[in-house]
Amino acid sequence: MQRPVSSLGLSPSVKVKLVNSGLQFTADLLHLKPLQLSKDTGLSQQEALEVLQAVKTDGGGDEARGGRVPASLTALELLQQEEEMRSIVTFSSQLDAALGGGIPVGKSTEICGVPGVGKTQLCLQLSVDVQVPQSFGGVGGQVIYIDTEGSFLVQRVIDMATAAVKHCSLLVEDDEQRVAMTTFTIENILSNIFLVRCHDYVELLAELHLLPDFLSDHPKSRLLVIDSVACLFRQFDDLSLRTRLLHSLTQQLIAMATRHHIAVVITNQMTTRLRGSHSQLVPAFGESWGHAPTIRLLLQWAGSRRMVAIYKSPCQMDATIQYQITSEGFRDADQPEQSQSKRPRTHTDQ
Ligand SMILES: Nc1ncnc2c1ncn2[C@@H]1O[C@H](COP(=O)(O)OP(=O)(O)OP(=O)(O)O)[C@@H](O)[C@H]1O
Repeated sequence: MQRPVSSLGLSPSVKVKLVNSGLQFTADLLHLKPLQLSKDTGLSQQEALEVLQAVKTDGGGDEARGGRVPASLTALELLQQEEEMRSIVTFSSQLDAALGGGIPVGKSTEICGVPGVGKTQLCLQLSVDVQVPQSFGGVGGQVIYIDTEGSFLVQRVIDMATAAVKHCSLLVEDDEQRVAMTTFTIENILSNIFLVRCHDYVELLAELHLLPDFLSDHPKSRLLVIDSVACLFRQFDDLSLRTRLLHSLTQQLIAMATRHHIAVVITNQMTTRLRGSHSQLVPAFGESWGHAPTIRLLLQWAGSRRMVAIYKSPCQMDATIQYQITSEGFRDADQPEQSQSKRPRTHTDQ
């Protein structure tokens, strides 16, 4: 069992430094040497020694050696973990195909793009998509939605949920799906989205600090959205502090994605990079931040068409797909609205 470092008998300032460095659990500290811990966290060597001593006394070391926290995985456990880590199938078959099945659970995905291109729309859509019942090929999960810009629109979620419920109801073929539809309702979709409003990065870090406990209490959580990370970190004058905070944030998110089997989806803005006399629009926060997410999507305009470019993915690189935002949500560009289509695409059509 993992114990949060917050439960150790340490001073609050030491705990904050540990958490801000992405070290949230005693298991994260087990294999660290005092010097390394001091370097990674900014703690003095004496404080680092005290931390490691506290972990040992707490039983963390015994857990690792005694087998309560496995130091390694068997191949069978790995297979089981991979089976649990399914993808969130979206209502855009082309995006799913390009991503090898959808937005992966257990990994982080960054959605970049200029204002108004559709980043929030895609996040809202994913918040509905992740709830599609398993009998329809979905994940049937809950959502934690961190809204930093006040752009979460409940009416828009209702529109998307209405379309999703209608879509699934037209596909019902057996009793399992019939039963699933009794709980796949607009009301339940809304009550499965836990919305948090964060106004600055301190609130965000505090929220992320509390999140592991929330995720343990809500084991059906499969999606964490942060829309957007850009506005919280843009105003920093101290770029080195910003880099450190962003580094710590990415470490926490990656750890959370794998430990709690959730898809982490973050939105980011674009910024102008000057190269000689040329300027180029690139995702904000530089290249080291860009290495962190497993998948990086760039939503962009090509004239009046909306395109999503896959910047980074384990499956396919440099793919570009055209999409549209309709009254029903985020869709393939050539997909007719439900009211006009004869047979909706099933969530198992891959
Ligand atoms: N009901 C709807 N029907 C059709 N299109 C819609 C609907 N609601 C929103 N849109 C489209 O979505 C766009 C806004 O997208 P969104 O808010 O996701 O942008 P964003 O990339 O998150 O922008 P920002 O960075 O400013 O937050 C609108 O310009 C509009 O074109």
